[in-house]
Amino acid sequence: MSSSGSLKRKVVVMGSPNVGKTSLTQQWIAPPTYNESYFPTIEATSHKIINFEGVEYDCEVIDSAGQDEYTLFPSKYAVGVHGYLLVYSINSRQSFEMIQTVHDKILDFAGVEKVPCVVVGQKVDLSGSERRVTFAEGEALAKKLHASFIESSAKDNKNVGKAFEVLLREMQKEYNPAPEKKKSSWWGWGK
Ligand SMILES: Nc1nc2c(ncn2[C@@H]2O[C@H](COP(=O)(O)OP(=O)(O)OP(=O)(O)O)[C@@H](O)[C@H]2O)c(=O)[nH]1
Repeated sequence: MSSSGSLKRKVVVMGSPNVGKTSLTQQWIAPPTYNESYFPTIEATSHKIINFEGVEYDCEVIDSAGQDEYTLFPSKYAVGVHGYLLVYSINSRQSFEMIQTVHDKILDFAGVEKVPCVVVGQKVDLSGSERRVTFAEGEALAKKLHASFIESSAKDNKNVGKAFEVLLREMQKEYNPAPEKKKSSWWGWGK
């Protein structure tokens, strides 16, 4: 816990180039922010303090440079990281297939079997004819990876906050679960 009483959470946003990682991050950090132009990111770190389900979180969000299967995995994307947004774009099969690759690399590098993550299908504002990945496929992949799933649009600011909140909940389950509520028993009604 930080000196101010908030819980520090370090999050990395990963996925193929051009899927909307920066747009999603910026829309959450400083809404309303959306840019039609595409400027490839080298790497950017942002901060946000958020109160979620009664807990104050001091979030550090690393917006990574787009990955492909050959990208080396930097140690700073694993060391001290609490959770990941794994982002693809619903109009790109290739970006969808990259999610498994990136996830494998995270587990490999961190030497763990499971890590809090949310699979995010971005650009859900695009028309149906542009869609190349169905909702069900996204959901099935997330299930396989023991992750949560959400579709979002940074452009329309749809499910952007929710994507980060779902990740906060995943991290909460892993690192700061709520104490189990005391069950009342027949000899102690209401206790
Ligand atoms: N239609 C639509 N376009 C989007 C959305 N989010 C981002 N874009 C566009 O997609 C392009 C890439 O967006 P970025 O946010 O830079 O993507 P990125 O994944 O950070 O890209 P890299 O820096 O290369 O990794 C830009 O032209 C954005 O305007 C969205 O929700 N809907």
